[in-house]
This record gives sequence, C-alpha cells and structure tokens, in this order.
Amino acid sequence: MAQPSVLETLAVPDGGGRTLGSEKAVVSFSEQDGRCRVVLRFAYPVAHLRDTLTAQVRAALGRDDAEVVLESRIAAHEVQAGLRTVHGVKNIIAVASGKGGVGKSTTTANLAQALSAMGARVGVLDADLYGPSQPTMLGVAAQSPQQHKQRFLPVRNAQGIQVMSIGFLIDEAQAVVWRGPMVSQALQQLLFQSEWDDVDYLLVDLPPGTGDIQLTLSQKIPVTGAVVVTTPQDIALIDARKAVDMFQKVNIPVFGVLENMSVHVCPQCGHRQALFGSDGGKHLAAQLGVPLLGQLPLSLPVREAMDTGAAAALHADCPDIAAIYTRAAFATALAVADKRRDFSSRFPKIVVE
Ligand SMILES: Nc1ncnc2c1ncn2[C@@H]1O[C@H](COP(=O)(O)OP(=O)(O)OP(=O)(O)O)[C@@H](O)[C@H]1O
Repeated sequence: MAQPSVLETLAVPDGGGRTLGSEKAVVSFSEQDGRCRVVLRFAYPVAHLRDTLTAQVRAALGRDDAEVVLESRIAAHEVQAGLRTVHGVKNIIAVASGKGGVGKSTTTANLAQALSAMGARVGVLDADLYGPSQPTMLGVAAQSPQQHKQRFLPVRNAQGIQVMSIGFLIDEAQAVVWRGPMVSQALQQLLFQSEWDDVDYLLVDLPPGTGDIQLTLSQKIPVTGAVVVTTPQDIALIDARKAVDMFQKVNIPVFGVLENMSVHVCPQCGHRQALFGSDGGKHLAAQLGVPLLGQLPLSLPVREAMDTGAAAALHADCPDIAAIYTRAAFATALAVADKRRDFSSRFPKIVVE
C-alpha cells in the first residue's frame, strides 16, 4: 500500500533536522480490516522516542488507533584504516578525558545505561588501569568473567550490559608498576579475546590523559568515534583540548564534549553555583567545532548511584539526569549512524600466498 506522504515530513525528535523521509524510516504502511499499522525503522536506537513518535504519526494520519511499530537496525561503521574489527562488536566508542577525576567513568556508565534503555545492545570495556570503576558503577563488582577455551565471557549486569574490565585481571596495587606496552597488550587481550554478544555500541573507558597508552590504544583499537569528558575548569579544559587533538591526529572523530559537574544546585534553596566556572565545556566544544553533548550538574544522586552500581535506578528516579544522558547518548548514536558503513566483517578475508 502506498505510504501517505504526510509521514515523510515528520521530524525525528532531537534528530537535528532529520525527518522520517530523510531517514527512509517508513518501511511499511498497511490498512486491514479498519486497522492501520505503520512500521518505522531507524539506524539507531529509538525506544525513548516511542511515545512522541507514536503521537506524531497518529496526529499526522488523523488516526488515534494507528499501531506504530519502531525498529532499529544498527550497523557497523567505519574505523581507522588498517584495523581489524572486533568479533561481536559493531561500533566502539572511546570515552576519554584529559584530566583525571572529571567524571569520565561516570559518563561511560550512564551513557551505557541510557543506550541500553533506548534499546541498543551495549558493552563496556573498562580500560582505566589505574582506577577501574566500571564493575562497581554497573553493579557487577561481585562477579568475574568466566573463561571458555582461552576466551572471556563478559559479565552481564541486571540490564544486560556486557562488562569487561582490566580490573578483573589485575588488582589495583599491581597496576602502578605496569608499563605502557603491558597495558596496551592487556587491553587488546580483553577486547579481542572476549566473547562479545552482538554488541551495537561498546564504550571504552580509557585512562585519563593523552600519553603513550592512549595514543597506542587509539592506533590499535578500531574506534568509530570518541566522547571527551571535561569539567568547566580551565585546568581540565586545557587537558580536554589535548585529548580532542590526539583523536583528531589519529583520524578518530570526536562525537562531542560532555561537560560534567557544570553547576551545583543547592537542594535546600535551589541556588545554582558554578563551582568550577561557567560553560567551559560549551565554549571548548564551540572553539573546536565539535558538538556539546550535554552539561551535567554536580549531583548527589549521581555520586551515590555510582558508588552502589545503581545507574538504572538513578535514571528511573531522576528524570532530569536521565534526560541529559539520554540526549547525549542519542546524539552519539546519530553521529555513529552518520559515518560510512563498514562492510569488512561481511566479506571473508582473502589471503594471497
Ligand atoms: N556530576 C557528578 N555529580 C556528583 N558526583 C560526580 C559527578 N560526576 C562524577 N562524580 C563522582 O566523582 C568521582 C570521580 O568520577 P569518575 O570516577 O567518573 O571520574 P574519572 O574521570 O573517571 O576519574 P579517573 O581519573 O579516576 O578515571 C566519583 O566518585 C563520581 O561518583
């Protein structure tokens, strides 16, 4: 049945000008026995848009009873030249910061939770050797990965997020004596020797800084793009700029900057205080010509949820915080979808001897 053209012009919410037409989203429209059914398919997760999209489609069709089905088909996208893709992983997103302690791990865990709630299959690889915190933040600290024929089975948290951490292999006391090449090797082992189960987005929580370790990693890991986390403080911004430069040097696109600890809102009187300065991340993003993914306030519930591995509960209980992470995660997923598709995993490797 012909699709009503009125659907083509409907905007994808938070989609930066995308429409159902530009996304070729309407894959089927049918009317049978008085029932109307529309199937929309996207190249990114959209579960968080279900109510809005359903209402838009019903209003456009003038059919309150229309059934609107949302589907996502997330593909693998281009990485740096010459790197092999990881079995079971479509897209790797590096989460980095120049300076330590700015909230990179917090951002990783919450972006993972947001993407998962949006309907994506998500993995997290904790590469932060000197402070592996993902197992705690994602609520799997009491578990350890099973091994099967020399391969690791990532641990799954209650929301199905697949987690591997360098902290599962070594303890923090040992970590201080590890040198760059050892870290790089351990990380590659975790990435390539894990049985990732059809992961759409694997977020890699990198150690802070822009030294040899980060550079080696950005040259050896097939990364679709990076998210850089900073506080608005000058000292953090200088380092964040270095992190952006590093990614650009190795041809990894920076999907955006997330400003963390933007303001402190007094829970008693609601007064907003910019403890680390105002809008530093926003200005940095503008100067570097990369998107600002969001500005997250200093928040007690965020800190508490990270200490107790309760990102899912945080998102359920604090809709304002959840909305900031969801918007940042969606912008990241759109940036991934905008990259050229990678078909290398579809073709067998041809070896000429
Ligand atoms: N927006 C926030 N509000 C309140 N606490 C926060 C916020 N962001 C991060 N934190 C807390 O600050 C501490 C440091 O955050 P986190 O571990 O995410 O930083 P990091 O940049 O990954 O640090 P590292 O340099 O160790 O890798 C944690 O206790 C975390 O819970």
